[in-house]
Amino acid sequence: MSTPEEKGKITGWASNDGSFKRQTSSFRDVIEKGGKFEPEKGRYHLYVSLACPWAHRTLIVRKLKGLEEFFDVSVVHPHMDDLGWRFNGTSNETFPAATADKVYGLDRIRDLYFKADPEYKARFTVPVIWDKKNETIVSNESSEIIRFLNDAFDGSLAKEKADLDFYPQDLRKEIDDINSWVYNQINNGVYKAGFATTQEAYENAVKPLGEAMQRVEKVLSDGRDFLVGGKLTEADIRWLKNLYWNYPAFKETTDFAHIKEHYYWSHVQINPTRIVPLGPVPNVESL
Ligand SMILES: N[C@@H](CCC(=O)N[C@@H](CS)C(=O)NCC(=O)O)C(=O)O
Repeated sequence: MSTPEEKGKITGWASNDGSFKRQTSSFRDVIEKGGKFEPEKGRYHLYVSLACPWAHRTLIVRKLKGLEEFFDVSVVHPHMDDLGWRFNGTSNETFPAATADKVYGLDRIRDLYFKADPEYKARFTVPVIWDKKNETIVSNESSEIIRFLNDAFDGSLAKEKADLDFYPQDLRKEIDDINSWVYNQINNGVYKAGFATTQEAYENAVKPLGEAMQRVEKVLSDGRDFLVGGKLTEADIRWLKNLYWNYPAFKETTDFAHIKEHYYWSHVQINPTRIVPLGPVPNVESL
């Protein structure tokens, strides 16, 4: 259960029964031809944390599709406090690979949300894809961002990149099925287990998490590299861990220093001393 001081605070993660509750994302537009947000080179900007697994998906798709030239990225500092994510340079603190806000030089992600909607009342999450033309947020929902990045810019891409389709028509049903249990039990499951504040809430999350890990293990046990269809799809991008070693788009967008620093420093309800462990060296063991 969250303590009275934590209630209503940005760092009070659990609800009264001790279970972690994820908010529904508020900005749900898409970049698409003929739509409100046209796919134009240089018009958009992506805000991420390198510690955030949801934001990580968007970086992977950006790299896989060769979209680096189409929109730039700002990376928040791994320390998150009562006012949420901040950028490098705020309070004179910097961290390798974090950046300033490259569009406006703002101090915090919350400033961006208020720029888009002065009445905004929900959480200030990353990823955010920002429209510099209308000065607003297109989307703050990673699963939808990776869906539209999959084809929005295809008209301007080299054939080799345009042909990459991570959500192909013939595999959609299978991908949707996998996404649904991977989301509930793994992607969000680790938060439900890790941020639980009662034994019961923790066990209710950690058991399905273990079951889902076994399920992934079983699917991959025939030696396949990818979850469905014999090729890389959105299901792998959302699950992602097994591809780390062999795919530059996964490996080069993974930053263990940010991941470790963020989770050990920012979540004082779990680690009140804020001690960030050294190592491991190497970062992760090879397969
Ligand atoms: N549904 C969102 C979730 C994003 C999310 O929860 N991001 C976390 C970091 S991993 C965040 O920014 N949390 C800040 C907060 O909740 O205050 C998505 O998938 O894009």
